[in-house]
Amino acid sequence: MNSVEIANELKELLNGGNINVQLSVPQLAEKATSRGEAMLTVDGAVRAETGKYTGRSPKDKYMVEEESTKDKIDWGKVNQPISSEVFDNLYVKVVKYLKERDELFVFKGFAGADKDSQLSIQVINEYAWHNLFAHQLFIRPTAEELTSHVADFTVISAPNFKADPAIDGTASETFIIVSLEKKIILIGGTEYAGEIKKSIFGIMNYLLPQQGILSMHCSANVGEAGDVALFFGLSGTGKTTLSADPERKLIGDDEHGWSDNGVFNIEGGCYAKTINLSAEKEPEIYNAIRFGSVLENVAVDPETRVCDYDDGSLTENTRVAYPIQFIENIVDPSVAGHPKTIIFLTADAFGVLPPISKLTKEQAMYHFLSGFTSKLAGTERGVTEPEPVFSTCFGSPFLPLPATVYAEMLGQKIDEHGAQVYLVNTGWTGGEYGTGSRMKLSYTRTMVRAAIDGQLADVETIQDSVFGLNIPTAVEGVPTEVLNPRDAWADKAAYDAKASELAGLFNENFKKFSNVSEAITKLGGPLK
Ligand SMILES: Nc1ncnc2c1ncn2[C@@H]1O[C@H](COP(=O)(O)OP(=O)(O)O)[C@@H](O)[C@H]1O
Ligand SMILES: C=C(OP(=O)(O)O)C(=O)O
Ligand SMILES: [Mn+2]
Repeated sequence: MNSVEIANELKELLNGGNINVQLSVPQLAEKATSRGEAMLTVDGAVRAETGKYTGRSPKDKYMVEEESTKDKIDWGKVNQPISSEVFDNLYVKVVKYLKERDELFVFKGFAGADKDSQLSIQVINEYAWHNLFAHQLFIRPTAEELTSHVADFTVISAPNFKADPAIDGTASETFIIVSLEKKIILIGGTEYAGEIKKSIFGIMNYLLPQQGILSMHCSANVGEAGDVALFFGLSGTGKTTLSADPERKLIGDDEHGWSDNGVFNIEGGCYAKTINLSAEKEPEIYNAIRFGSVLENVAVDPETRVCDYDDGSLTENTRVAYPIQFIENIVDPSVAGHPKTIIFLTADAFGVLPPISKLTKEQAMYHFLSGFTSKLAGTERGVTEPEPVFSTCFGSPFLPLPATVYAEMLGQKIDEHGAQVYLVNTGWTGGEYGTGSRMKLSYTRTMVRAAIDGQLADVETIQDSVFGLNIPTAVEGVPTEVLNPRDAWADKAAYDAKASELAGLFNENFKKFSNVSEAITKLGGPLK
């Protein structure tokens, strides 16, 4: 099928009698509950379960191999190629399937808060609750913007349509297929709402760098003085949690662009984890759970409709989605200046990386390319306990272009704006996962605030002997034995063995970056 035929099919679908366009939040909440997709909780949130798929399914994600884009894509395990024929065939089937539904839901809006690079999008959903999710997570148009809205990219989500791998050419019943040329993202077989938002992120990660704008998997906030901080990190490392800070205005919790104007949020909402959520530890997020919020796989009492955030029986990856305006202290619209502080978050389940260290320029580039963390249970299918992972730019599942494209842009921007980079381990301390414990959130918050406030600018540091990281010898409010990970372990020999094991993994992983400068390779990584 050519683009015109694809567009005509889409037009026909959107002109169908079963289409609900731009329903309001109460209308969508009503639809979601009356259609039996979800229930209302005592706090007024819409709460849904997603069945078998409670996290992203990276193995079922594909990019269509197309003439106009194929030379730019970094093909491999993340960007798995699939043919136009497979896409066209599934597209026709999904559209037919959707035409046959009683009702469909369409959200029109935007990705990217900076008007200069904003993308017009629409999301077509089989489920009302998914449409509510899209409404809250993307940027909502004003009434005026809506009248002239023409979508550039379209997400089509048909969770109950299942592919037949033998006939349809997919690996399983589930598929997330991106056609950059036809500007369509086709999602089937999964109800996990996160696929919807991350698929648009993938598009922005393709489009923005080609306009000279760095796209980033990070959260961002800004202080009274206009000092912007970025928090890069893979899932579960603390982007959402640490960026919600009553003393700083939130710019966004997950996806940003950095242009010559400064940083901007790509989204219009947040998608926070709710496992073990408490009002004491994370009041901003806790208070964002209210009418209009969407809860995913959170345990709830069927009668009282009280939620139990400590219950991970459906998944560890329980979530709440809400518009950013549900957070008390925000910048609206979500745009700000250039970052002064950049924090790389890692959740090290080996328990050997320091809770905070100051990175040199070479170390910053090395760690950005390495993108080390431990994948925590839940966000991706099949991960049940922490496993070490190297994910370039702290976001490789979402990056269509080669990692070096993003890394070089970040390097230039750090130089240009003189940003200081820190590595913060929000993972384990005093031992590895199983024997040690997770770093106390209150300590991490104190260390992060110290970094952002400039308290660590001239602080005395000592260099750790394995990774060469410069660790502050004192941070006010944090016990000194916590700062140096070796001190936090009772068994020093065990620490040394674990640290050198992790250093080995870093070295092994970095071999693939044969084309980065010698300075980064030599000065950025472990000392041996
Ligand atoms: N020291 C810590 N720093 C940050 N988060 C922590 C810490 N200890 C526990 N957590 C928990 O880890 C999770 C971090 O998740 P989140 O902020 O949603 O990550 P991301 O947005 O990067 O995916 C939250 O559930 C938070 O409560
Ligand atoms: C929603 C996700 O991102 P994060 O965990 O970074 O919030 C995800 O990876 O599915
Ligand atoms: Mn998050």
